[in-house]
Amino acid sequence: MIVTVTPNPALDVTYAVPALRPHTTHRVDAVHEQAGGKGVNVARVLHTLGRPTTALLPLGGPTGDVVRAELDRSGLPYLSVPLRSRAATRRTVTVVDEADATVLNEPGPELTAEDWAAVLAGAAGLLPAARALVLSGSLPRGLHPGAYGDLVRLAHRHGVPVVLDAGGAALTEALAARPTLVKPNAAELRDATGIADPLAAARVLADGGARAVVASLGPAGLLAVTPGGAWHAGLPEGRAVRGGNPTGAGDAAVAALAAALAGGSPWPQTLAEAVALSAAAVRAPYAGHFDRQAYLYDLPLVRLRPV
Ligand SMILES: O=P(O)(O)OC[C@@]1(O)O[C@H](CO)[C@@H](O)[C@@H]1O
Repeated sequence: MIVTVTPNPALDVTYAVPALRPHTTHRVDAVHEQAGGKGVNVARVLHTLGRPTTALLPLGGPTGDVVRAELDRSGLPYLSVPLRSRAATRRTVTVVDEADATVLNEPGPELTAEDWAAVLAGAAGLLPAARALVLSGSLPRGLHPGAYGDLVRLAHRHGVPVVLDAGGAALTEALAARPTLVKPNAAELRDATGIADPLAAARVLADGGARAVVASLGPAGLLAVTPGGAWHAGLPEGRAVRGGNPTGAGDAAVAALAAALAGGSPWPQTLAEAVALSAAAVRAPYAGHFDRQAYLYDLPLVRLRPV
């Protein structure tokens, strides 16, 4: 089983409009609501792939109830930790138009030390049956920036590899605990290191404590610095997806990386899976979903180049 932890989950709302124009009124063509937050999206992709998974997430208030109800309907295995304050789980809004997606993320409720202890206890209960642990998304207010480090150390005690997908202090503070793999995007990589060149920045994160760094570079693919070598992996120009809904593409890549860590796949195959799944997610209308046919079509097309 792969356990995902989403400390700051959300009710993900996706609006479709023909063209987003700031400072004007829009009539929304279609509204979609589902349980979200990065770790929930990762678990949803794994579940669709038929990989055993459990999403661990704190939930509170009326929005938390809506998230819980959607998870029940979708059949995604989860363990929710009720927030003692009953503060409401946040909403995250993605506006998709013909060109791209625009994301508005609420900060979410504050977690108390007791809430976080309950999340750690939930993780400790799941880890004995876990083959990988995924830690994804922003940390909620009230938590110390080293909170992910607590979970990394807990996973190490159970001999479980950890994938961390976060930015800012949540990423840099967790490095000391030596996560197995970190997956920053290009902006997070630059922010964490102050270095513009992604390869040089990834090497700095690896030197800083991450055993492997896989940076997602949008349509340009993935850049990996691992103990087994460093590669760029991407689709040929004709198959690289532009437009669509890129929200959740990184989560699909994390799902592939976690599945590979859990199964012990070699790096080249792992990176090909991550590129193809990530591109297939851009072709799906909502985060946490992917176009299965595109995934299977693209998988053998992924090009790997040592860097
Ligand atoms: O605020 P965070 O936790 O960094 O990101 C939250 C979020 O924008 O990321 C997902 C896409 O990756 C969305 O489903 C989700 O709501």
